This record gives sequence, C-alpha cells and structure tokens, in this order.
Amino acid sequence: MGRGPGAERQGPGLPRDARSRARRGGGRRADRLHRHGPAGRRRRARLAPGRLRRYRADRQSRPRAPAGGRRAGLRHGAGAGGRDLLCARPARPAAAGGHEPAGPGRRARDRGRFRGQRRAPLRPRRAGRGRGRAGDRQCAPFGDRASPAASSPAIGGPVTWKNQQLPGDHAPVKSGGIGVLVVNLGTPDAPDTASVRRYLAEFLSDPRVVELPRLLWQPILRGAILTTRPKESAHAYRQVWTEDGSPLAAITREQAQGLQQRLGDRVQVRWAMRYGRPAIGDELAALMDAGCERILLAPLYPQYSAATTATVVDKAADKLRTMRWQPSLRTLPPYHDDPHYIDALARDLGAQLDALDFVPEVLLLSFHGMPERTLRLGDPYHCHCRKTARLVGEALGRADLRIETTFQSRFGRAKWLEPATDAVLEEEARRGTRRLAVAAPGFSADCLETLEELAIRGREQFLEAGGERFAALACLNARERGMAMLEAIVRRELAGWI
Ligand SMILES: C=CC1=C(C)c2cc3[nH]c(cc4nc(cc5[nH]c(cc1n2)c(C)c5CCC(=O)O)C(CCC(=O)O)=C4C)c(C)c3C=C
Ligand SMILES: [Fe+2]
Repeated sequence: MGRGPGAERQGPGLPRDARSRARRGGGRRADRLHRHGPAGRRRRARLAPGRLRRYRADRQSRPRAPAGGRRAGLRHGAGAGGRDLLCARPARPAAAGGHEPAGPGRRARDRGRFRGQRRAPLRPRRAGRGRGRAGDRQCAPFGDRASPAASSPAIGGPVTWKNQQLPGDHAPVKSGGIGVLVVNLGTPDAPDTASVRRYLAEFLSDPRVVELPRLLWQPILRGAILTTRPKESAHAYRQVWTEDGSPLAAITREQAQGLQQRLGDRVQVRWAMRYGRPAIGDELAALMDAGCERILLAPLYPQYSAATTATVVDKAADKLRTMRWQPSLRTLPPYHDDPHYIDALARDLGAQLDALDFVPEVLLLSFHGMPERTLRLGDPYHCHCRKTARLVGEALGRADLRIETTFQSRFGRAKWLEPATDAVLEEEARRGTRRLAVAAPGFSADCLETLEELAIRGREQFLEAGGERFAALACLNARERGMAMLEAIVRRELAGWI
C-alpha cells in the first residue's frame, strides 16, 4: 500500500530501452514464457471424468516438454519492463506447450472461444447419490415426495433431489440443498483505528499472507505494525466508506444477492469474508442448516494465489474439520483466462474508456502485488496476472492504446512483483505521458486498494509528476457484465448438481 512502516516506495521504474521493448510486445512475450506444466496436472486431478476427457482432448495436440526441460531453464521470461524474473516452474521451449502455450495455435483457440466456441457441454452425471444416508432402509432418501427440483431424474440427467421420506419418529432432516458461498478478502467492521487493528491482526497473522516464521513475525506485527498502521489505514478507509459500509463488503453482498436472483431457488447463495465478518465458518454452517449438502466455495479471485484462494479453502477446511456430517465441497477454480471473464472485462473497460472525456495514451492494468519470492516458490499468481493482461489487451484491440501491467499495494520491506504501479505512474508522467487511465482487473469489487490507492493517491502521483488527465476505471462489481460472467462460471462449476 505504500503506507506505514517499511512501506517505502520501490526503486525507479523501467529503464528506457526496456520500456521500448515492452511497447514492442516484450510484455506479451513475458507472460507467454511463464509456463506451468504441473498446474495442469493439478487441475486434471480436480476434474470429473467427463471433463477430464475433454481437458485431455483440448491439450492433445500439444507436444510434451522434453525430459530435460524440467530443470533446464528455471530462469526465463522477461517481465513487462524486460526484467528477468524467476519462475519456479519448469521452463519449456516456446513450442513445447505448458501452462500458457505459445504459438498461434493456442492464441487462435483463445480467440476462437470468444466467438462462442466454448467447450462442449458437460456430460451430465449419474442421477442420485447412489446410496442413502442415516440408514437407507429407514430413511428412503429417494422417496417419492416431490421437491421443487425433483423433476424425475432420468439416468444420465443432472442430479436432482427428492425430499426424504422419514419415519414418523425421525428427527427432521433438511437435505438435498445446493449452496454457493461467495468469498472475498475481508475488511474492517468500521473505519476506526480499533476495528482496523482487529482486522489487520487477523489478516496479517495468516501464515499464507505473511510467510515468515511465527516467532519472528508476531513481535514485528504486534510491535511496529499494529501500533502505527491501523491509524493510517483507518484514515484511508474513511475516505472510501459508504452508507452501506466498506465498499468491498457492500459490493460482495450485492454480488451474492445478484447471483441468488440469477440462479433461482434451486441454489442458496451466501457470502463471507476470509478475514472479519461474515465469517466463512458461520456461513458454511448456515448453508448446511438450510439443508445444503453440496456447496460450491467461490473465492472471487480471478488469479490464483496461496495468499487468497488457498487460504479461503484452508478456512473452510477448518470448519469442516469440526463437523461429523460434512457437506460435499467444490471450489471455483481461478478464472484468469476464462473467456467469460476476459470478454466481460474487455467490454466493460472498453465502454468505460469510450465514456471518458479524453482519450488516454496509456492504460495501466494494475494488479495487487505479492512478494516476488512467492513467484519463485511456485505461486502461479504472477503468470495468471500477466496472462489476464495479455488477453484483455488482445480483446480490447485498441492499436492506439499502450497497455502496461503493474503491481500495487506493496507491503513491508521485501522485494515485491514489479513494476510497481506508483513508480510507473510517476515515470509515465515524467516521460511525457499526459493522459492515462488505470484499471484493476484482479479485483472483482472496488475496495480500499482501488478507490483510495489508485483513484485518490494514484491520481495525485500522476498529476504531481506532470500528467494532465487521469481516470481510474471501476471494477466489474455487481454490474450486468460482471454478474453475467459470475453466473456463467458458477453455473459451469455447479454442473451435475443443478
Ligand atoms: C503481506 C501483505 C499482503 C499480501 C501478501 C496481500 C495480498 C493480496 N491482497 C489482495 C487483495 C486485497 N488486499 C486488500 C488490503 C490489504 N492488503 C494488505 C496486505 C497484503 N495483501 C493490507 C495490509 C491491506 C489492508 C489495507 C492496508 O492497511 O493497507 C484489499 C482491500 C480490503 C478492503 O477492506 O477494501 C484487497 C481486496 C490480493 C488479491 C492479494 C494477493 C494476490
Ligand atoms: Fe492485500
């Protein structure tokens, strides 16, 4: 965030020659060169059999990496500024496929999907659960009392449910429901120092967020950080707080309500925050109390990171650990390159750019930063951000608009992903860019980081360094394009359940 202790600004922006390389397409090359074979293997493991076949078919044409490729080139790829970055995943030659395959084949496929060539519809799963619970003979889980969704499940049709026929003396059981839990990062309850301290203490104590040994980190957190930062952050929160509370919470709630409307009664949608309230555990329990036996956990992070998506799953697992009778859980996969997401972003940003009363020379796509070390440790976050940026740039298709990818919200003394948004804003203005727009495609909802850091401080930084026109574009939030995208990706992950 560039506030508080240890949050001093990163070094200078891009060297002149690196910048011109980036303008000529070096940035695009950078994300193509980060390829992740093992990520694909993990994804395969999560796929249902029908999907697995399609996934394989989708990738069959790609040659395998040469055997020596795994260790061959840990150092590969130039960042947006032409800087070399380390990627812990195996480097592969450009033609060898992998996480983000190079070459016209894949790009054509990405484009093709935009034209409506989505994957083939999912093969429906077997009807019913196959066995009852709490004693089949007594509880007759597939009894004949029709529930709203019990539209005579044909073999091979989607899973549908009928209410249980329970013996007269059986305790009431709510069952057969399907839940979606929409999750975002978290936010304080109020924009005052005490509330922000509570929130930051929980957030920054998560070992997924600050990956330092507890014995080393806790004294620093409890000492230097929690004594100074909450006051400064509370001041920042006050500048963006709304009548409905924190923008992040208000928008996440709106997204959950919008999703509920779109999905209808068959699914119950609730929302939670990873840190603060409503808590993930409480909301999972509420869904189960309402009879949801199948729950889709939907962290609204398009780009996967251990500090965001994984910690949501951890927190849900903490709750499940306390349950005797657990629900079945699915997790919304990262959607950084999903055509629905890219298309929604490109259309939305395009419309916002067209509505400006000036024509920007540069569009910064600013993503939340992460310590650079996480890239070397194998976190795909950086690659996901770069790929999103490339695809959005291609889908926007504006030849006169130079697009730069940057990383914001640096925290602490460690080296973070570069180039840093604040440094690039100043650098651009100093080098003569007069009109600039910034968007934050990694944030599904506007929040402190977009409304204060970009729209308020970013503007000041750019204008003070000589820029003339500045616009901070809105996130997708709960507007039509964003909601249609969310509905599409959530429905896909609910396949077989509804
Ligand atoms: C080590 C510190 C941090 C890491 C790592 C980090 C990763 C990360 N964060 C988001 C999304 C958001 N972060 C937000 C606020 C925020 N982030 C940090 C620190 C780290 N984030 C702090 C200390 C704060 C609080 C504000 C402040 O004091 O500066 C928010 C906004 C929350 C809100 O209430 O509006 C979001 C959203 C991502 C996506 C991410 C890793 C990819
Ligand atoms: Fe953050």
